[in-house]
Amino acid sequence: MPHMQASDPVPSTSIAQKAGLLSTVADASGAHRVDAIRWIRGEPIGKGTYGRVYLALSISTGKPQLVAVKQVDSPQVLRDESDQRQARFVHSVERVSKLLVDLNHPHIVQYLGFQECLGDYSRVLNIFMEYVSGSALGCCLREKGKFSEDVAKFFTLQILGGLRYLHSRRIIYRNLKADSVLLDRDGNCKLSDLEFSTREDKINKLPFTTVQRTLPWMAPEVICHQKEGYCVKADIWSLGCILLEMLTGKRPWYEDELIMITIKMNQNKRPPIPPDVILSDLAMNFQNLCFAINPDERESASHLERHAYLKLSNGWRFQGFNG
Ligand SMILES: Nc1ncnc2c1ncn2[C@@H]1O[C@H](COP(=O)(O)OP(=O)(O)OP(=O)(O)O)[C@@H](O)[C@H]1O
Repeated sequence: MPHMQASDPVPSTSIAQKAGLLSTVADASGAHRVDAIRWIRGEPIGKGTYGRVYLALSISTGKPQLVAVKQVDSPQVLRDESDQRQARFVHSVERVSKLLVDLNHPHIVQYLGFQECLGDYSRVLNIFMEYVSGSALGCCLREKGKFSEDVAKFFTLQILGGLRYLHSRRIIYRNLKADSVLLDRDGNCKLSDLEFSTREDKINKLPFTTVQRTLPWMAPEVICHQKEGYCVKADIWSLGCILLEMLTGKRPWYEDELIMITIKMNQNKRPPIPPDVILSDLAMNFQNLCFAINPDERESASHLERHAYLKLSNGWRFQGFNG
């Protein structure tokens, strides 16, 4: 068992309640009551743009449960750009916290609750999630290079399952990139990092830091029309990018800096296929459906899931990245 220590600082119920950030539990009468989450912090397991992720033991219910906790500083005074960046993230979480805990799908990381805690000098937002015991798909690609075609198809099918679920609720993920897909040891994919997802009818501007991080995977309409004019089909472009990355071992727009990517997108170009990679006709057809410049001509997740290209070889089972 990894090292654990009591969680600090103290949960600030009033703040969290005000922000709607405590987990709500339905009691026998069906009424929703607010519950403080009791937990013990373990070792760090990752670091993102906005916070650190720790392994933790949730002791709120009878049986202790291993969970992941993303801890994000929530600045009270906006002194510099970094404070503003953090504040925008916390605001975004407040906007979608209810939507995230309501999601329930095998290929989406389960959000378990939110808690804002008051320390002596700071406030910290804790985001409790299902723990996924593996690493990010982006990490595996950087370590191992490209995947075998069956592995790429297997992961694509799972990501599409998660997207179909989100899209059926008119939720746009917006932040889909290889680093946002977590893999467990059996090759199960879970979409994580959903704090910037949004309902189609409530699109707001994405923070610059997130756009910078995700830009190579982003659909042209998201970059060109920051506030409106895009829909769930934006995620299908990102999925096409991840598939291309798995088949080639190179990130989308692998030759270009961010500014050049933006210019090329404005010229209606799509991520190039490296010259040493030859894709089958079926693979090309699948890519064309993901990279249609007009989102109305881009295929939906449910149609793509049934595309002939994604049919796995007979009897194939996941046995590692090159199997
Ligand atoms: N639920 C989880 N279970 C296990 N590990 C996780 C979980 N969530 C995140 N991690 C680990 O923590 C790392 C950081 O996650 P985080 O969501 O903060 O940032 P990110 O996805 O790398 O990108 P960004 O910088 O865009 O936020 C991940 O790469 C992953 O290794």
